[in-house]
Amino acid sequence: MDVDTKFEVPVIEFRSLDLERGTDEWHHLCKRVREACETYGCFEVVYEKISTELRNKMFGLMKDLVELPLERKQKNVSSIPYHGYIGPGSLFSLLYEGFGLVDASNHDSVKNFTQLMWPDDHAQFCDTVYTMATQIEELNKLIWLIIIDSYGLRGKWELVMKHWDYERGLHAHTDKSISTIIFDNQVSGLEIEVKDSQWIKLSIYPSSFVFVVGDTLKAWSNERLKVVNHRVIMNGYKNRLSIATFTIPIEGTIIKTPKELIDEQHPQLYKDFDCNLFYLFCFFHIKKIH
Ligand SMILES: O=C(O)CCC(=O)C(=O)O
Ligand SMILES: [Fe+2]
Repeated sequence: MDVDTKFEVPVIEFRSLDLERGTDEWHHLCKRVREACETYGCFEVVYEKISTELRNKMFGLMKDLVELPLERKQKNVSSIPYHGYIGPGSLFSLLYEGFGLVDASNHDSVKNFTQLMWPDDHAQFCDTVYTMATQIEELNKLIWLIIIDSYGLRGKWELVMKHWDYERGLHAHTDKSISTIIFDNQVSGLEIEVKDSQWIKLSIYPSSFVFVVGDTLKAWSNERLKVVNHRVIMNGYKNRLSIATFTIPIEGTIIKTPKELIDEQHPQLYKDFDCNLFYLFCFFHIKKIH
């Protein structure tokens, strides 16, 4: 499979002067984000508001997490498949190791996770993960608002971010979430599929994040927004650390395509569906891939 290096994922800078809702700059930004999501299903966001210091601190602490004894890491369990600790070889690849942290923008939930991993406490881990999660949540909500405004759907869609995970080293897939924001420690590996079997590797700027449209958002938009197949391919000796924050709505949320997105050229493609039932179905039907 080739990697087409000429193809480039849109890079969109979120400058503070563009972020005032209703201005010409805002509308221009809405247009670019919508085009990127409709064409590629993802884009790179340059967003200086989340500082490089915070990112570096976060990846330093992730190393502490990865280096914990296995018995400790295995304490991170979840009743939902693949939402707790995933050891190397237990999922898709020998290189993959993942930690699920549900509800990371809730301080108590991060504290519980921290105490499980470091019974003697690790306040710096807890505070840094919580700060990062709340800032990512803000960025994610901003992107949703931009998408909503880009379709003229002002005030139509409120979703509460509930869930974030971080994982590493993966087979080709689309995300089930509404959307995902990914960032890494500058060791590249994330690839997206641009045409059948043509993959390109993303090199993300140090202050960028990749916003990826998930299956739920694609369904909500009546397939106006695209999802992109992506994977992680590792070569070389450096460890890649990445954080993927998945957003899913609160329990009981029904995904319903707004009537404004349905017309003769775009007949309704999805029945209304309960998001959590959809996720449960997907997670209980993941096949182990080697
Ligand atoms: O590690 C990455 O860069 C991508 C992670 C990812 O795609 C996922 O966890 O769904
Ligand atoms: Fe993914």
